Amino acid sequence: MIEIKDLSKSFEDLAALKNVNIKVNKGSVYGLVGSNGAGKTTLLKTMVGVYQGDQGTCCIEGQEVFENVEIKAKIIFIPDALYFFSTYSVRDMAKFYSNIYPSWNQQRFNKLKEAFGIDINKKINRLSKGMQRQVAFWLALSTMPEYLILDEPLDGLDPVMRQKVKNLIIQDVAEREMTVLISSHNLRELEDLCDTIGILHQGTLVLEKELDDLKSDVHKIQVAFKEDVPEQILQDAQILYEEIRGSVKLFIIRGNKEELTKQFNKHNPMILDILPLTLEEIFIYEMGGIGYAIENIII
Ligand SMILES: Nc1ncnc2c1ncn2[C@@H]1O[C@H](COP(=O)(O)OP(=O)(O)OP(=O)(O)O)[C@@H](O)[C@H]1O
Repeated sequence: MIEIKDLSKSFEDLAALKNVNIKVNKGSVYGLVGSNGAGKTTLLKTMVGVYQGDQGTCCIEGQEVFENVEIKAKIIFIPDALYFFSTYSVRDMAKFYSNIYPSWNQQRFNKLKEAFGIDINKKINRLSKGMQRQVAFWLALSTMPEYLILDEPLDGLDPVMRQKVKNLIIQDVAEREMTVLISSHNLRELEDLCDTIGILHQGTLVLEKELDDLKSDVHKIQVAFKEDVPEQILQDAQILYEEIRGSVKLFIIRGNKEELTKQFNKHNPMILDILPLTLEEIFIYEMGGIGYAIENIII
């Protein structure tokens, strides 16, 4: 389990993280979103022990990560800007990884060769950006990490490869309870992978929820009545957003679906559609509800 408690980190007079608390359970996939400069990379780098926090704790399996060789051997971090030794081929890099990660699995590496289809004798720095990212995943997954920490992981991969990599991650989570934390601007991508989502805003974690709770909690309702919408519904419901579209009213409402359906049906609507929201829509309305500017958070 990853457990971050009251973590703060500043760069000179800039507070990049302010009292952040996050818990990622074993075998779960946590998605971290936030606008540019929100502190995501700083959080990830502190989590994997590249940075030391100024205050608070950052523990994996109950032990501080910073300068902890034993814990670091269980973690793989794929940063947004990849780094490989300039003269190394894929084969050389695999040898390097096998020397530093006790859990390196050569059989897995050989098997994944089919998935990635890259010549292992090629110098990594001569490969395209997307191919280099494939190599990063290939090496990472061959170490059989217990904790996989990813910063903008799928950027630069083509759609087929994106899906392949997602499937490989899901497979490792399902088969051996790998714990994953992903920072991304792409909520559509996170929706397929994550069970919990956290939003970081100006160094503070402003929202954290399980995806299932988020999805079962908020609904898009299109409704039309002969006359105006009955006042009683408006008083009782927790409305995050409303809009008039001709004779149809659109509401984004928080609440239990069956309960809401019952409430609306009591007043004999001419039209009543209760539609699911995408994760992107949920966050727009949730964040709107608590007063944060959302425009930069989601692409
Ligand atoms: N090494 C550093 N030295 C000084 N300031 C830094 C350093 N790293 C990050 N910062 C500052 O800390 C803040 C958080 O940066 P960080 O890279 O963590 O944000 P982010 O959420 O990952 O942003 P993005 O989505 O743009 O990648 C920013 O204001 C950034 O300028």
